[in-house]
Amino acid sequence: MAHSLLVMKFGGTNMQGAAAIRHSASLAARSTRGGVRVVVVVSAMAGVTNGLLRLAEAAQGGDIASANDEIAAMRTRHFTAAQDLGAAPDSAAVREIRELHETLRQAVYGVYLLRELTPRSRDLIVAFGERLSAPLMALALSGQGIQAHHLTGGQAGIMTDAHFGNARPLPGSYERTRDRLGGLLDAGITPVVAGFMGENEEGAITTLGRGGTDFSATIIGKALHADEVWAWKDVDGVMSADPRVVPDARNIERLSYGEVMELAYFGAKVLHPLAVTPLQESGIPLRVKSAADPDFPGTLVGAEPDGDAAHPVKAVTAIRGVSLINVTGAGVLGVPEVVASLFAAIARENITLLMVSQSSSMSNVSLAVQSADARRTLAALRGGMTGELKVEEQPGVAVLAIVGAGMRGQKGVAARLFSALASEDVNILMISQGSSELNISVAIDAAEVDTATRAVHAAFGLGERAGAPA
Ligand SMILES: Nc1ncnc2c1ncn2[C@@H]1O[C@H](COP(=O)(O)OP(=O)(O)O)[C@@H](O)[C@H]1O
Ligand SMILES: N[C@@H](CC(=O)OP(=O)(O)O)C(=O)O
Repeated sequence: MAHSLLVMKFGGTNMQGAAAIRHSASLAARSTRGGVRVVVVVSAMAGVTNGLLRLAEAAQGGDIASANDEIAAMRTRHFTAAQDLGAAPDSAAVREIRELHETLRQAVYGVYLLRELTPRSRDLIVAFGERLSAPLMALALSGQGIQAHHLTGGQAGIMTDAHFGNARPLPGSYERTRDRLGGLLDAGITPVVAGFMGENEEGAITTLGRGGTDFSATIIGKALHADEVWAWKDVDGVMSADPRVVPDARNIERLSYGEVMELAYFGAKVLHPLAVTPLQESGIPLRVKSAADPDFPGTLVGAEPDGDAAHPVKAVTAIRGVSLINVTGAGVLGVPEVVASLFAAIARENITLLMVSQSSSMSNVSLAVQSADARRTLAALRGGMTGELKVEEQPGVAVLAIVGAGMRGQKGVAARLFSALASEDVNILMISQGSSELNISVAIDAAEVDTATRAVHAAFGLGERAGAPA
Protein backbone atom coordinates (compact mmCIF):
# COMPACT_ATOMS: atom_id res chain seq x y z
CA MET A 1 0.00 0.00 0.00
CA ALA A 2 1.31 3.46 -0.86
CA HIS A 3 1.91 5.58 2.22
CA SER A 4 1.74 9.33 2.48
CA LEU A 5 3.03 9.84 6.04
CA LEU A 6 5.28 7.62 8.17
CA VAL A 7 6.85 8.14 11.58
CA MET A 8 10.22 6.40 11.83
CA LYS A 9 11.94 5.70 15.12
CA PHE A 10 15.67 4.93 15.37
CA GLY A 11 16.92 3.41 18.63
CA GLY A 12 20.30 3.65 20.35
CA THR A 13 21.95 0.93 18.26
CA ASN A 14 20.84 2.66 15.06
CA MET A 15 22.36 5.92 16.36
CA GLN A 16 25.55 4.56 17.88
CA GLY A 17 28.04 6.29 15.58
CA ALA A 18 28.34 8.18 12.30
CA ALA A 19 28.09 5.03 10.13
CA ALA A 20 24.93 3.80 11.89
CA ILE A 21 23.35 7.27 11.78
CA ARG A 22 24.14 7.60 8.07
CA HIS A 23 22.56 4.20 7.43
CA SER A 24 19.47 5.19 9.48
CA ALA A 25 19.18 8.42 7.46
CA SER A 26 19.34 6.39 4.26
CA LEU A 27 16.38 4.29 5.47
CA ALA A 28 14.32 7.46 5.96
CA ALA A 29 15.56 8.77 2.62
CA ARG A 30 14.29 5.66 0.79
CA SER A 31 10.78 6.73 1.76
CA THR A 32 11.12 10.50 1.28
CA ARG A 33 12.50 9.91 -2.22
CA GLY A 34 9.39 7.87 -2.97
CA GLY A 35 7.25 10.90 -2.07
CA VAL A 36 6.38 9.81 1.48
CA ARG A 37 6.43 12.48 4.20
CA VAL A 38 8.53 11.19 7.11
CA VAL A 39 8.93 12.31 10.72
CA VAL A 40 12.13 10.93 12.26
CA VAL A 41 12.32 10.27 16.01
CA VAL A 42 15.69 9.45 17.55
CA SER A 43 17.08 7.90 20.72
CA ALA A 44 20.40 8.71 22.38
CA MET A 45 23.53 7.02 20.99
CA ALA A 46 23.81 3.49 22.45
CA GLY A 47 25.12 3.63 26.03
CA VAL A 48 24.65 7.38 26.47
CA THR A 49 21.47 7.21 28.58
CA ASN A 50 23.10 4.79 31.03
CA GLY A 51 26.22 6.98 31.06
CA LEU A 52 24.17 10.09 31.90
CA LEU A 53 22.38 8.29 34.72
CA ARG A 54 25.71 7.07 36.07
CA LEU A 55 27.37 10.48 35.98
CA ALA A 56 24.37 12.17 37.60
CA GLU A 57 24.62 9.68 40.49
CA ALA A 58 28.38 10.25 40.71
CA ALA A 59 27.89 14.03 40.95
CA GLN A 60 25.27 13.58 43.65
CA GLY A 61 27.70 11.38 45.55
CA GLY A 62 30.38 14.10 45.36
CA ASP A 63 32.51 12.47 42.67
CA ILE A 64 32.55 15.34 40.18
CA ALA A 65 35.85 14.13 38.68
CA SER A 66 34.37 10.91 37.31
CA ALA A 67 31.22 12.74 36.23
CA ASN A 68 33.35 15.19 34.24
CA ASP A 69 35.44 12.38 32.75
CA GLU A 70 32.29 10.69 31.53
CA ILE A 71 30.95 13.95 30.07
CA ALA A 72 34.28 14.49 28.28
CA ALA A 73 34.16 11.00 26.74
CA MET A 74 30.59 11.60 25.53
CA ARG A 75 31.52 14.99 24.15
CA THR A 76 34.28 13.41 22.07
CA ARG A 77 31.80 10.83 20.81
CA HIS A 78 29.30 13.49 19.70
CA PHE A 79 31.94 15.72 18.11
CA THR A 80 33.54 12.80 16.26
CA ALA A 81 30.17 11.72 14.88
CA ALA A 82 29.36 15.30 13.78
CA GLN A 83 32.72 15.60 12.07
CA ASP A 84 32.34 12.21 10.36
CA LEU A 85 28.93 13.31 9.15
CA GLY A 86 30.62 16.27 7.44
CA ALA A 87 30.03 19.13 9.90
CA ALA A 88 32.66 21.90 9.74
CA PRO A 89 34.20 22.95 13.10
CA ASP A 90 32.41 26.33 12.94
CA SER A 91 29.09 24.93 11.69
CA ALA A 92 25.78 25.51 13.47
CA ALA A 93 25.57 21.79 14.37
CA VAL A 94 28.97 21.75 16.09
CA ARG A 95 28.16 25.00 17.91
CA GLU A 96 24.90 23.52 19.14
CA ILE A 97 26.56 20.31 20.35
CA ARG A 98 29.15 22.42 22.19
CA GLU A 99 26.42 24.53 23.84
CA LEU A 100 24.38 21.50 24.86
CA HIS A 101 27.43 19.90 26.43
CA GLU A 102 28.20 23.12 28.29
CA THR A 103 24.66 23.26 29.70
CA LEU A 104 24.88 19.58 30.64
CA ARG A 105 28.16 20.21 32.47
CA GLN A 106 26.60 23.10 34.40
CA ALA A 107 23.51 21.06 35.33
CA VAL A 108 25.72 18.22 36.61
CA TYR A 109 27.84 20.70 38.57
CA GLY A 110 24.64 21.99 40.18
CA VAL A 111 23.80 18.45 41.32
CA TYR A 112 27.32 18.14 42.72
CA LEU A 113 27.06 21.43 44.67
CA LEU A 114 23.66 20.57 46.08
CA ARG A 115 24.44 16.86 46.52
CA GLU A 116 20.85 16.43 45.49
CA LEU A 117 19.47 14.63 42.45
CA THR A 118 15.72 15.11 42.24
CA PRO A 119 13.59 13.21 39.69
CA ARG A 120 13.24 16.55 37.90
CA SER A 121 16.97 17.22 37.65
CA ARG A 122 17.61 13.59 36.67
CA ASP A 123 15.19 14.00 33.73
CA LEU A 124 16.85 17.24 32.65
CA ILE A 125 20.24 15.50 32.61
CA VAL A 126 19.20 12.20 31.04
CA ALA A 127 17.31 13.88 28.16
CA PHE A 128 20.56 15.42 26.89
CA GLY A 129 21.27 12.08 25.20
CA GLU A 130 18.36 12.50 22.79
CA ARG A 131 18.86 16.29 22.44
CA LEU A 132 22.43 15.59 21.31
CA SER A 133 21.57 12.91 18.78
CA ALA A 134 18.82 14.91 17.01
CA PRO A 135 21.26 17.39 15.38
CA LEU A 136 23.41 14.45 14.28
CA MET A 137 20.47 12.83 12.48
CA ALA A 138 19.57 16.19 10.88
CA LEU A 139 23.17 16.43 9.61
CA ALA A 140 23.01 12.92 8.16
CA LEU A 141 19.70 13.67 6.43
CA SER A 142 21.14 16.88 4.94
CA GLY A 143 24.03 14.75 3.70
CA GLN A 144 21.44 12.76 1.74
CA GLY A 145 19.96 15.93 0.24
CA ILE A 146 16.98 16.04 2.60
CA GLN A 147 16.01 19.30 4.24
CA ALA A 148 15.66 18.49 7.94
CA HIS A 149 14.91 20.45 11.10
CA HIS A 150 15.46 19.06 14.59
CA LEU A 151 13.38 19.71 17.69
CA THR A 152 13.23 18.68 21.33
CA GLY A 153 10.18 16.68 22.44
CA GLY A 154 8.67 19.85 23.96
CA GLN A 155 9.29 21.85 20.79
CA ALA A 156 7.51 19.08 18.89
CA GLY A 157 4.48 19.72 21.11
CA ILE A 158 4.79 16.73 23.45
CA MET A 159 3.30 17.95 26.72
CA THR A 160 3.21 15.58 29.66
CA ASP A 161 2.16 15.38 33.27
CA ALA A 162 4.80 16.15 35.90
CA HIS A 163 5.53 12.50 36.68
CA PHE A 164 9.30 12.82 36.19
CA GLY A 165 10.97 9.61 35.00
CA ASN A 166 7.68 8.09 33.89
CA ALA A 167 5.64 10.92 32.37
CA ARG A 168 2.47 10.47 30.29
CA PRO A 169 1.29 12.68 27.43
CA LEU A 170 -1.52 15.12 28.18
CA PRO A 171 -4.57 14.97 25.89
CA GLY A 172 -3.91 18.48 24.52
CA SER A 173 -0.46 17.37 23.44
CA TYR A 174 -1.70 15.74 20.23
CA GLU A 175 -3.10 18.92 18.75
CA ARG A 176 0.07 20.87 19.55
CA THR A 177 2.19 18.21 17.89
CA ARG A 178 -0.05 18.29 14.83
CA ASP A 179 0.39 22.09 14.60
CA ARG A 180 4.14 22.13 15.20
CA LEU A 181 5.12 19.27 12.91
CA GLY A 182 2.39 19.74 10.30
CA GLY A 183 3.79 23.15 9.34
CA LEU A 184 7.27 21.73 8.75
CA LEU A 185 5.94 18.82 6.71
CA ASP A 186 3.81 21.16 4.60
CA ALA A 187 6.96 23.15 3.84
CA GLY A 188 8.70 19.98 2.61
CA ILE A 189 10.94 19.75 5.68
CA THR A 190 11.64 16.46 7.50
CA PRO A 191 11.24 16.98 11.28
CA VAL A 192 13.76 15.16 13.48
CA VAL A 193 12.40 14.87 17.02
CA ALA A 194 14.45 14.02 20.11
CA GLY A 195 12.62 10.99 21.55
CA PHE A 196 12.12 9.85 25.16
CA MET A 197 11.26 13.37 26.37
CA GLY A 198 8.47 15.88 26.68
CA GLU A 199 7.76 18.97 28.77
CA ASN A 200 5.37 19.54 31.61
CA GLU A 201 3.08 22.57 31.78
CA GLU A 202 5.83 24.63 33.46
CA GLY A 203 8.21 23.89 30.60
CA ALA A 204 10.40 21.49 32.63
CA ILE A 205 11.79 18.52 30.71
CA THR A 206 10.19 15.17 31.53
CA THR A 207 11.04 11.65 30.33
CA LEU A 208 8.65 8.88 29.34
CA GLY A 209 10.40 5.90 31.02
CA ARG A 210 13.22 3.69 29.74
CA GLY A 211 12.83 2.80 26.08
CA GLY A 212 10.50 5.80 25.78
CA THR A 213 11.50 6.81 22.24
CA ASP A 214 9.11 4.13 20.93
CA PHE A 215 6.40 5.94 22.89
CA SER A 216 7.41 9.36 21.47
CA ALA A 217 7.09 7.93 17.97
CA THR A 218 3.60 6.54 18.54
CA ILE A 219 2.42 9.76 20.23
CA ILE A 220 3.56 11.63 17.11
CA GLY A 221 2.01 8.96 14.87
CA LYS A 222 -1.36 9.44 16.54
CA ALA A 223 -1.08 13.25 16.45
CA LEU A 224 -0.39 13.31 12.71
CA HIS A 225 -2.75 10.44 11.79
CA ALA A 226 0.27 8.70 10.25
CA ASP A 227 -0.33 5.71 7.98
CA GLU A 228 2.09 3.63 10.05
CA VAL A 229 4.80 3.98 12.68
CA TRP A 230 8.02 2.11 11.93
CA ALA A 231 10.40 1.25 14.77
CA TRP A 232 13.77 0.31 13.27
CA LYS A 233 15.73 -2.12 15.45
CA ASP A 234 18.84 -4.27 15.56
CA VAL A 235 16.64 -7.41 15.47
CA ASP A 236 14.36 -8.79 12.71
CA GLY A 237 11.24 -7.69 14.58
CA VAL A 238 9.48 -8.77 17.75
CA MET A 239 10.73 -12.30 18.26
CA SER A 240 9.41 -15.43 19.95
CA ALA A 241 11.96 -14.84 22.76
CA ASP A 242 14.93 -12.59 23.46
CA PRO A 243 17.42 -13.75 20.79
CA ARG A 244 20.27 -13.20 23.25
CA VAL A 245 18.80 -15.95 25.43
CA VAL A 246 17.22 -18.25 22.84
CA PRO A 247 19.40 -18.60 19.72
CA ASP A 248 16.59 -20.13 17.61
CA ALA A 249 14.05 -17.39 18.43
CA ARG A 250 12.03 -16.45 15.36
CA ASN A 251 10.42 -13.28 14.09
CA ILE A 252 6.67 -13.01 14.79
CA GLU A 253 4.91 -11.73 11.67
CA ARG A 254 1.76 -10.39 13.31
CA LEU A 255 0.82 -9.37 16.82
CA SER A 256 -2.17 -7.57 18.27
CA TYR A 257 -1.73 -4.40 20.34
CA GLY A 258 -2.74 -6.38 23.43
CA GLU A 259 -0.18 -9.10 22.81
CA VAL A 260 2.62 -6.56 22.36
CA MET A 261 1.65 -4.80 25.58
CA GLU A 262 1.76 -8.08 27.49
CA LEU A 263 5.13 -8.95 25.98
CA ALA A 264 6.63 -5.56 26.80
CA TYR A 265 5.13 -5.59 30.29
CA PHE A 266 6.65 -9.02 30.94
CA GLY A 267 10.13 -7.86 30.08
CA ALA A 268 10.63 -8.03 26.28
CA LYS A 269 12.93 -5.03 25.98
CA VAL A 270 12.07 -4.59 22.32
CA LEU A 271 9.26 -2.04 22.87
CA HIS A 272 8.13 0.36 25.60
CA PRO A 273 5.11 -1.18 27.41
CA LEU A 274 2.87 1.79 26.59
CA ALA A 275 4.16 2.33 23.05
CA VAL A 276 1.10 0.96 21.30
CA THR A 277 -1.47 2.74 23.49
CA PRO A 278 -1.70 5.92 21.36
CA LEU A 279 -2.26 3.78 18.25
CA GLN A 280 -4.98 1.48 19.56
CA GLU A 281 -7.93 3.81 19.18
CA SER A 282 -7.14 4.93 15.66
CA GLY A 283 -5.91 1.48 14.58
CA ILE A 284 -2.64 2.86 13.18
CA PRO A 285 -0.30 -0.11 12.62
CA LEU A 286 3.15 -0.30 14.20
CA ARG A 287 5.85 -2.09 12.27
CA VAL A 288 9.04 -3.30 13.94
CA LYS A 289 11.72 -3.55 11.28
CA SER A 290 15.31 -4.63 10.95
CA ALA A 291 17.72 -1.83 10.03
CA ALA A 292 20.17 -4.47 8.80
CA ASP A 293 17.60 -6.02 6.46
CA PRO A 294 15.14 -3.27 5.51
CA ASP A 295 13.19 -5.36 2.99
CA PHE A 296 12.37 -8.03 5.59
CA PRO A 297 8.74 -7.45 6.65
CA GLY A 298 9.49 -7.62 10.41
CA THR A 299 6.52 -7.58 12.78
CA LEU A 300 3.21 -5.90 12.04
CA VAL A 301 1.31 -4.88 15.16
CA GLY A 302 -2.35 -4.09 14.61
CA ALA A 303 -5.88 -4.46 15.86
CA GLU A 304 -6.67 -8.00 14.68
CA PRO A 305 -7.55 -10.34 17.51
CA ASP A 306 -5.42 -12.94 15.77
CA GLY A 307 -6.26 -15.96 17.94
CA ASP A 308 -4.61 -18.97 16.36
CA ALA A 309 -5.85 -22.07 18.17
CA ALA A 310 -3.24 -24.32 16.60
CA HIS A 311 -0.45 -22.08 17.92
CA PRO A 312 -1.82 -20.53 21.07
CA VAL A 313 1.49 -19.20 22.39
CA LYS A 314 3.49 -16.71 20.32
CA ALA A 315 6.33 -15.78 22.65
CA VAL A 316 8.01 -16.42 25.96
CA THR A 317 9.57 -13.62 27.93
CA ALA A 318 10.97 -12.88 31.38
CA ILE A 319 11.42 -10.13 33.93
CA ARG A 320 14.63 -10.41 35.93
CA GLY A 321 15.54 -8.76 39.21
CA VAL A 322 12.26 -9.58 40.94
CA SER A 323 11.53 -10.01 44.66
CA LEU A 324 8.58 -11.71 46.27
CA ILE A 325 7.10 -9.91 49.24
CA ASN A 326 5.36 -12.42 51.49
CA VAL A 327 2.83 -11.20 54.02
CA THR A 328 1.80 -13.83 56.57
CA GLY A 329 0.13 -14.04 59.92
CA ALA A 330 -3.16 -14.80 61.57
CA GLY A 331 -4.10 -11.14 61.05
CA VAL A 332 -4.63 -11.76 57.33
CA LEU A 333 -7.03 -14.59 58.09
CA GLY A 334 -10.51 -13.80 56.77
CA VAL A 335 -10.12 -10.04 57.14
CA PRO A 336 -10.64 -8.34 53.77
CA GLU A 337 -9.78 -4.91 55.24
CA VAL A 338 -6.24 -6.11 55.88
CA VAL A 339 -5.77 -7.01 52.23
CA ALA A 340 -7.34 -3.67 51.23
CA SER A 341 -4.89 -1.81 53.46
CA LEU A 342 -1.97 -3.66 51.83
CA PHE A 343 -3.04 -2.55 48.36
CA ALA A 344 -3.75 0.99 49.51
CA ALA A 345 -0.21 1.26 50.91
CA ILE A 346 1.26 -0.02 47.62
CA ALA A 347 -0.86 2.37 45.57
CA ARG A 348 0.23 5.37 47.65
CA GLU A 349 3.85 4.54 46.83
CA ASN A 350 3.06 4.05 43.13
CA ILE A 351 4.73 0.61 43.10
CA THR A 352 4.07 -1.68 40.13
CA LEU A 353 2.85 -5.12 41.15
CA LEU A 354 4.04 -7.76 38.69
CA MET A 355 2.02 -10.60 40.22
CA VAL A 356 -0.28 -11.07 43.21
CA SER A 357 -1.38 -14.26 44.87
CA GLN A 358 -3.41 -14.99 47.94
CA SER A 359 -3.80 -18.36 49.58
CA SER A 360 -7.43 -19.42 49.87
CA SER A 361 -7.26 -19.54 53.65
CA MET A 362 -6.33 -15.85 53.35
CA SER A 363 -3.46 -16.33 55.77
CA ASN A 364 -0.86 -15.44 53.17
CA VAL A 365 -0.51 -12.81 50.45
CA SER A 366 2.48 -12.80 48.08
CA LEU A 367 3.37 -9.89 45.83
CA ALA A 368 6.00 -9.86 43.09
CA VAL A 369 7.76 -6.51 42.60
CA GLN A 370 10.97 -5.34 40.94
CA SER A 371 13.78 -5.82 43.49
CA ALA A 372 14.58 -2.12 43.07
CA ASP A 373 11.11 -1.42 44.59
CA ALA A 374 11.40 -4.04 47.37
CA ARG A 375 12.64 -1.74 50.12
CA ARG A 376 9.95 0.82 49.41
CA THR A 377 7.35 -1.94 49.33
CA LEU A 378 8.46 -3.34 52.69
CA ALA A 379 8.42 0.11 54.26
CA ALA A 380 5.00 0.92 52.80
CA LEU A 381 3.50 -2.36 54.02
CA ARG A 382 5.02 -2.18 57.48
CA GLY A 383 3.84 1.42 57.85
CA GLY A 384 0.36 0.99 56.41
CA MET A 385 -0.77 -2.27 57.97
CA THR A 386 -3.04 -3.13 60.77
CA GLY A 387 -2.78 -6.35 62.79
CA GLU A 388 0.08 -8.69 63.65
CA LEU A 389 1.64 -9.48 60.32
CA LYS A 390 5.05 -10.64 59.16
CA VAL A 391 6.40 -9.08 55.97
CA GLU A 392 9.44 -10.64 54.34
CA GLU A 393 11.37 -10.20 51.10
CA GLN A 394 12.48 -13.16 49.01
CA PRO A 395 14.99 -11.79 46.45
CA GLY A 396 16.57 -13.58 43.47
CA VAL A 397 13.32 -14.26 41.61
CA ALA A 398 12.33 -13.93 37.93
CA VAL A 399 8.89 -13.85 36.33
CA LEU A 400 8.53 -15.90 33.16
CA ALA A 401 5.47 -15.39 30.94
CA ILE A 402 3.99 -16.99 27.84
CA VAL A 403 1.93 -14.68 25.64
CA GLY A 404 -0.58 -15.23 22.82
CA ALA A 405 -4.21 -14.40 22.07
CA GLY A 406 -4.76 -17.99 20.90
CA MET A 407 -4.58 -19.19 24.52
CA ARG A 408 -8.05 -17.81 25.20
CA GLY A 409 -10.38 -20.73 25.96
CA GLN A 410 -7.70 -23.28 25.07
CA LYS A 411 -7.15 -26.19 27.38
CA GLY A 412 -3.81 -27.76 28.13
CA VAL A 413 -1.62 -24.69 27.63
CA ALA A 414 -0.78 -24.36 31.32
CA ALA A 415 -0.10 -28.10 31.54
CA ARG A 416 2.42 -27.82 28.71
CA LEU A 417 4.11 -24.88 30.41
CA PHE A 418 4.35 -26.68 33.75
CA SER A 419 5.67 -29.92 32.27
CA ALA A 420 8.34 -27.99 30.29
CA LEU A 421 9.45 -26.39 33.56
CA ALA A 422 9.30 -29.69 35.45
CA SER A 423 11.41 -31.40 32.80
CA GLU A 424 14.20 -28.92 33.64
CA ASP A 425 13.59 -29.36 37.37
CA VAL A 426 12.45 -25.73 37.71
CA ASN A 427 10.45 -25.04 40.84
CA ILE A 428 7.42 -22.72 40.50
CA LEU A 429 7.04 -20.18 43.32
CA MET A 430 3.87 -18.44 42.15
CA ILE A 431 1.39 -18.69 39.24
CA SER A 432 -0.94 -16.16 37.63
CA GLN A 433 -3.25 -15.90 34.66
CA GLY A 434 -5.21 -12.74 33.94
CA SER A 435 -8.86 -12.92 32.90
CA SER A 436 -7.91 -11.65 29.44
CA GLU A 437 -6.13 -15.03 29.03
CA LEU A 438 -3.43 -13.34 26.94
CA ASN A 439 -0.69 -14.62 29.23
CA ILE A 440 0.24 -17.08 31.93
CA SER A 441 3.07 -16.03 34.21
CA VAL A 442 5.10 -17.90 36.81
CA ALA A 443 7.65 -16.75 39.37
CA ILE A 444 10.77 -18.93 39.46
CA ASP A 445 14.31 -18.83 40.84
CA ALA A 446 16.27 -16.19 38.87
CA ALA A 447 19.21 -18.54 38.41
CA GLU A 448 17.00 -20.84 36.32
CA VAL A 449 15.38 -18.26 34.07
CA ASP A 450 17.47 -18.77 30.92
CA THR A 451 17.20 -22.57 31.03
CA ALA A 452 13.48 -22.27 31.70
CA THR A 453 12.98 -19.81 28.81
CA ARG A 454 14.72 -22.14 26.36
CA ALA A 455 12.74 -25.17 27.59
CA VAL A 456 9.39 -23.38 27.28
CA HIS A 457 10.34 -22.00 23.84
CA ALA A 458 11.08 -25.53 22.66
CA ALA A 459 7.97 -27.06 24.29
CA PHE A 460 5.66 -24.73 22.35
CA GLY A 461 7.61 -25.19 19.12
CA LEU A 462 8.24 -21.45 18.86
CA GLY A 463 11.52 -21.85 17.02
CA GLU A 464 9.82 -23.70 14.16
CA ARG A 465 7.01 -21.33 13.59
CA ALA A 466 6.35 -18.08 15.39
CA GLY A 467 3.07 -16.35 14.70
CA ALA A 468 2.98 -17.14 10.97
CA PRO A 469 -0.48 -16.86 9.42
CA ALA A 470 -2.56 -20.00 9.83
N1 LIG B 1 10.99 -10.80 22.18
C1 LIG B 1 11.97 -10.04 21.73
N2 LIG B 1 12.06 -9.73 20.43
C2 LIG B 1 13.03 -8.95 19.95
N3 LIG B 1 14.00 -8.42 20.71
C3 LIG B 1 13.98 -8.67 22.02
C4 LIG B 1 12.97 -9.48 22.59
N4 LIG B 1 13.20 -9.56 23.92
C5 LIG B 1 14.29 -8.82 24.16
N5 LIG B 1 14.78 -8.28 23.04
C6 LIG B 1 15.98 -7.43 22.96
O1 LIG B 1 15.58 -6.11 22.62
C7 LIG B 1 16.63 -5.49 21.86
C8 LIG B 1 16.03 -4.41 20.99
O2 LIG B 1 15.45 -3.43 21.80
P1 LIG B 1 16.18 -2.04 22.08
O3 LIG B 1 17.64 -2.25 22.29
O4 LIG B 1 15.41 -1.25 23.07
O5 LIG B 1 15.97 -1.43 20.67
P2 LIG B 1 16.35 -0.01 20.16
O6 LIG B 1 17.26 0.64 21.15
O7 LIG B 1 17.01 -0.31 18.86
O8 LIG B 1 15.05 0.65 20.00
C9 LIG B 1 17.23 -6.62 21.06
O9 LIG B 1 18.61 -6.42 20.87
C10 LIG B 1 16.93 -7.89 21.87
O10 LIG B 1 18.07 -8.43 22.47
N1 LIG C 1 17.57 6.45 25.42
C1 LIG C 1 16.42 6.08 26.19
C2 LIG C 1 15.18 5.99 25.34
C3 LIG C 1 15.11 4.90 24.33
O1 LIG C 1 14.05 4.63 23.80
O2 LIG C 1 16.24 4.26 23.98
P1 LIG C 1 16.35 2.98 22.96
O3 LIG C 1 15.51 3.32 21.73
O4 LIG C 1 17.81 2.89 22.65
O5 LIG C 1 15.81 1.78 23.66
C4 LIG C 1 16.69 4.80 26.96
O6 LIG C 1 17.79 4.26 26.86
O7 LIG C 1 15.85 4.37 27.71
